[in-house]
Amino acid sequence: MASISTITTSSFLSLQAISRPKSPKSNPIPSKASPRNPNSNRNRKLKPQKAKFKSPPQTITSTAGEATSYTCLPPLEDFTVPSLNLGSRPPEEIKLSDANVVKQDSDSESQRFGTEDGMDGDLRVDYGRFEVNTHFEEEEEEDADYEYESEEEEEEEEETVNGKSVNSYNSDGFYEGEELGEFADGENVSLSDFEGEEEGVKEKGVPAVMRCFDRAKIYVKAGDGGNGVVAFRREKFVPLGGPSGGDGGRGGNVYLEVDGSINSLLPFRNRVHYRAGRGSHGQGSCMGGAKGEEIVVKVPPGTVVREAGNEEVLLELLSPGQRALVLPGGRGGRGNAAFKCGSNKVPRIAENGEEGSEMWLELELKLVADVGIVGAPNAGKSTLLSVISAAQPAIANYPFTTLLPNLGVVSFDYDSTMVVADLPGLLEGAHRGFGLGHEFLRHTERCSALVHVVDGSSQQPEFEFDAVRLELEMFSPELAEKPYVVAYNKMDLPEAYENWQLFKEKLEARGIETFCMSAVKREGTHEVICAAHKLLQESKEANKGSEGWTHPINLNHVADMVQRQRRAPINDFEISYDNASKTWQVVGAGLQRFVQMTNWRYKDSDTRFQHVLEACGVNKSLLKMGVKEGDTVIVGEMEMVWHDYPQSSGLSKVTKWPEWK
Ligand SMILES: Nc1nc2c(ncn2[C@@H]2O[C@H](COP(=O)(O)OP(=O)(O)OP(=O)(O)O)[C@@H](O)[C@H]2O)c(=O)[nH]1
Ligand SMILES: [Mg+2]
Repeated sequence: MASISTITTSSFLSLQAISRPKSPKSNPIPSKASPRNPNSNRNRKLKPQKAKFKSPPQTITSTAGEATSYTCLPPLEDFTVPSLNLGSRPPEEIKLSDANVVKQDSDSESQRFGTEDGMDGDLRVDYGRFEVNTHFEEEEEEDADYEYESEEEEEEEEETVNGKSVNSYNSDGFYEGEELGEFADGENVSLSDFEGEEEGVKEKGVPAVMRCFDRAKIYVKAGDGGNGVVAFRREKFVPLGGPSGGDGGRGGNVYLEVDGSINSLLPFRNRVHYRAGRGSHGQGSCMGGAKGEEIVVKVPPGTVVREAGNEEVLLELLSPGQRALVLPGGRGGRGNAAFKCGSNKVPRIAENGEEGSEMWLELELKLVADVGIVGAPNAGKSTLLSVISAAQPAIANYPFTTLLPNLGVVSFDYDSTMVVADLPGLLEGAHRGFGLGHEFLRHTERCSALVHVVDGSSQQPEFEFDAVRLELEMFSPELAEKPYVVAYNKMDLPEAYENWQLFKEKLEARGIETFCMSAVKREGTHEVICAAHKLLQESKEANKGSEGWTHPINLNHVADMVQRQRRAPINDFEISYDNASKTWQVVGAGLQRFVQMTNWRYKDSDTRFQHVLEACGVNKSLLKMGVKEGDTVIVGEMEMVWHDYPQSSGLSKVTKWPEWK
């Protein structure tokens, strides 16, 4: 027997045919055998959720003062908002109109508020579907003050909310399989429910069904390559036809594509796993396998993509039509025809198809809006959006009518448009989980300006204003620094009208410019939106110099990165030794891929494997580090035993193998 030092070329690893799970360390690219994601739980089932999402009930009060609840659109004549207590002014009734045009009579024009500079309140934009009719009913003045705030009405509203079953998902978007009792108990939607809670304690938070729409976690897997095959040409009059095993087909790629018609990540609750198809196996007569089916995951514009558990942003998908290759499909294994060479004319070897990479991706939706409307619940944010754009958000007199942000496009006469987002209301303590608004503040991060709507009819408008500003600051100081316009709303109500001067003076003393408006009457909204537009223009001007393509132009860079990791050089490996188990562990992405693609069923695979280990220096390194007869060596998934063989064993006979790729 030759000593270890003299047997370099003849020492080899004898295969034990024991397949081991891949060590997580040795697998920089997630692969099939990598440890299961701790968050996945096969026992959990995604249940169909159809018909469980109902839009919040529209509670509309008739002019007679009686509350009526509708779960669908009421008859046209019933579609009125409550009469408003106008003090000395007559109440107005707002009716649904077929026409998409604003009609304002001269009376309402004369009652315009807060137009010190004499600007015309009519924006001449598409104002949605409300038509203002003024009529005088002096005797109704007393009743006019928000009938829907009466106890009866509140009960009515609660009833319509109660009994609503909501699918529950954990923070990873998995279905919990139970119906939440939160709505039924009235614990999550009502402002008053948070009042009694202790400071600093996040009691129950927001139902997951509302919380997760703009965040999703999905699993994507590229298709595995098809296997190559060993075949030989058998044909009459063609003696020694030679190898004819075809290559396997490439696995399907995984793409992310921006679809302009999607506006939330809700679809990812129904489906979490996206797997591209695997390539077909090769066939005889040198026939290659078909490519695997590609998968295109559609995401809404403004989706930010990260790898799960990693803060680094992989992709920002903004405009519809953008398509990013995220995971390339695995390479098809080569058939034996590819291994034919002068020194091996009858190769009995074929490769397995390369496993497709897999990844857990975290998607986050950040709306692409120019201006964000923020404010306390029930301040009139949605009403403002409905007035300035053609959007038709739900409007009702209870907090958190808006559960998800709404977008509207405001188009000005001079062919200029801006996208405005109406966000759910913000409460004091929102950063501790109260209410909904905080969940959605990230959408304002992309806005260039904010419109802060203050409910003028609230008891302390200034306090409300400060509380919301504080929440903005708590969320992000950068957000709080964005230019904003303060819109003091509900000027048609006497209490708001009375408080306006004081509010204005206080804010102006702090150097904050304020506007007043009555969104419901479309008065003063023009000034507000013009001011916001001006801020937007200014911010665009300011950013002109620094403007650039902030997100990567090459949207396939994620796939390139995955490919780079996967195609790591085979001679790039590390060897570690565990004294207790006398085991050598050879770790390297390239080696691992090689082991995975080696098809051990074929005779020549073993020879080639030994050859590659020799060629890439694994054997040499092991010997250098003192491997001994009988030691266990683990390479990738394979567990082998080291044997010292005499030089004459014949293993060194060199067969030429095609280049590893
Ligand atoms: N009187 C009066 N009522 C208004 C005005 N603007 C809005 N409202 C009413 O205030 C209530 C709340 O309006 P929304 O637009 O739903 O308020 P919001 O800020 O979007 O509320 P959330 O989405 O729940 O945060 C509705 O009943 C509106 O009709 C206004 O200018 N005057
Ligand atoms: Mg709203």
